[in-house]
Amino acid sequence: MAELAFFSGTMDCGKSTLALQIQHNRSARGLRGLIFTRNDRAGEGLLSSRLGLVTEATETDEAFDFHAHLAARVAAGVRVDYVIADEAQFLSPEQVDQLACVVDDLGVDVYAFGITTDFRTRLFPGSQRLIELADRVEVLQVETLCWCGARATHNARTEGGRMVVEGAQVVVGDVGAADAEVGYEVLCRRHHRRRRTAASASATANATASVAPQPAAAD
Ligand SMILES: Nc1ncnc2c1ncn2[C@@H]1O[C@H](COP(=O)(O)OP(=O)(O)O)[C@@H](O)[C@H]1O
Ligand SMILES: Cc1cn([C@H]2C[C@H](O)[C@@H](COP(=O)(O)O)O2)c(=O)[nH]c1=O
Repeated sequence: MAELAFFSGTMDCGKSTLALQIQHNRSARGLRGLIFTRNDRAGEGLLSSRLGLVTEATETDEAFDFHAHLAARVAAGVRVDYVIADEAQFLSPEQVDQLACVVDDLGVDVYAFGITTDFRTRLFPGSQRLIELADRVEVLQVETLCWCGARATHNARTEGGRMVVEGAQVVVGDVGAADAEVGYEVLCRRHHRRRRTAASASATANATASVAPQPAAAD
């Protein structure tokens, strides 16, 4: 039976890599898939992984109808065994419902990949709908780590290096770009709540070290 699976995790946990691996393994066995994405950092119409792999994909927008698109393909005699939808957090709830119809009405497997929560720790509407509808929700096994060493569970946004908790929900960007106008950093919940990024923790540690009493000189 076809299924709707949602693979989720923080930014940088390997979701796009897994999407590319699923695509590779299935196509290697002669299965036919369609790949969709939205707002990939590498550019329009691309699905990219930080490991360096990239593939072409159909760029979707708010008006895109997954069910109509797939139904037209199938009616035209195109074989479609599976669908990959990356950056699925950017889909609307209606588009996630369309993906569920693709599974149930057309018998096509749908594998969706995305982050669950935004920089304010709020669910993206598309991710919320995927959690509500998916046959299975898989949290990726590769742990991303907070600067403190704990498992990272949340995504922080930085502007000019400082963590922010207000702004537009969607701003394309990357981790490891702390000095960028807009960057992201994965944190554990404790440090997300305290707004402690790696840079702010390091600044505090340096300031503390500079005022600490110096050890007495040895005789
Ligand atoms: N230079 C590297 N060497 C080994 N693994 C890397 C390297 N760069 C990135 N990765 C791996 O790639 C993961 C990010 O994969 P990616 O598919 O781009 O993530 P996501 O789509 O979840 O944001 C990292 O968590 C890390 O495991
Ligand atoms: C937390 C958060 C992220 N985004 C954007 C930033 C990236 O372009 C993508 C996530 O991509 P990844 O492959 O999972 O690293 O989402 C956003 O727009 N808003 C947010 O709050």
